[in-house]
Amino acid sequence: METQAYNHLLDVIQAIHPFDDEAAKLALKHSDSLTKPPGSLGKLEAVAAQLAGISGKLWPDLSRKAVIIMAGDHGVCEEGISAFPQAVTPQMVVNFLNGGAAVNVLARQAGAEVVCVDIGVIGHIEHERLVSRKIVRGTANMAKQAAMSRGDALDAILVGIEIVNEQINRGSRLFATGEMGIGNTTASAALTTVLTGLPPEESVGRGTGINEAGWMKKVEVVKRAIEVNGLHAAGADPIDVLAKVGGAEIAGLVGVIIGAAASGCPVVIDGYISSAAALVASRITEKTLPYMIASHQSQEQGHAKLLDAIGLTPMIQLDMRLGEGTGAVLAFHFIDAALLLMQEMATFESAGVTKG
Ligand SMILES: Cc1cc2ncn([C@H]3O[C@H](COP(=O)(O)O)[C@@H](O)[C@H]3O)c2cc1C
Ligand SMILES: O=C(O)c1cccnc1
Repeated sequence: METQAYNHLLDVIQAIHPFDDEAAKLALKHSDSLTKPPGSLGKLEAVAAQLAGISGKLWPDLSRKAVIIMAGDHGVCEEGISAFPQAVTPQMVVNFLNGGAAVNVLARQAGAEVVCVDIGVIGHIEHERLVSRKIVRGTANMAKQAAMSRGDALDAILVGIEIVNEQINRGSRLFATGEMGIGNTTASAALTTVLTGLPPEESVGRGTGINEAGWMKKVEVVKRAIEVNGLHAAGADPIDVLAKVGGAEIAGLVGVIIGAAASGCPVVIDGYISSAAALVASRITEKTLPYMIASHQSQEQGHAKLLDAIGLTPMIQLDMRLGEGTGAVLAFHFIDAALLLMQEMATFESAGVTKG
């Protein structure tokens, strides 16, 4: 079964097209012909070129968008590493489904679909809009044992691929990663430390708002999880690391990223947890990297260095530290703006403006 799942993943990876450098160059050339000093639209020009390189078109139609929120619980919560109780995970899932969370407000404003997936919540959630693809009933406590089996991690990745494909079949072409899972900044810090070598003192942040003593305990828990799971060796297998110190929702997002790339769709990465998923995806295959757009730099300690290690530059900085996909959905506006500028601006020639 595990081999079958892995082979399926390899097939999906095989389908990822390389970035179209020619199309990106053409987009930059077009951008330089528009009535502005070259490069003056900064990251908007860079993202427009990236979107051209992804799609092979000067300005792809990305009007249909979706944020995919993966939800899962974390056994490591029993170590007391979050400011909030684990029960908040299913409660927030219901809030997403009823349209009351921050990400719902922002998605409505951005004209994006919200897809909420139970991929690893402990309890049963009954709701007509919930996408139920439970792989685990919460992870095990990574400070004592592996959070998941390798098979579960692979299955969760495949769920992410399936979900993104379903949304592509319904017409979405631009994706945002979102997540909900009390305790998941601890898992994200552990993934960051193991896969980038950043010390826990730098990868562990305050998450939902723990105090200094809570932070020190969280650092110790991450160190213990790495020790218990024997994850010191450099060049570790990213799927193995994901299984041992990750989470089902993080694995699901790894699948969303790989699946979007395989279908030629850009995927906007949210905050610290989503970036940990992006790190794992990029370590599974570098081919995913050109499809990723980093939305914002979270306040979570370690996020800037994590993005840097992946090789991503965030578009915006709003001092947010929420997750859910909120920063990524906000970045949709800037992506829309970049595409509109490419399409609607006059050229020096058409407007009769003298070039420098
Ligand atoms: C009400 C509420 C809504 C949230 N929405 C996202 N998160 C965020 O906080 C959690 C990670 O922080 P930690 O690792 O400290 O538990 C994740 O669920 C993340 O999405 C929330 C947290 C809370 C409390
Ligand atoms: O950056 C994030 O995504 C984040 C930070 C703190 C808490 N929850 C999410």
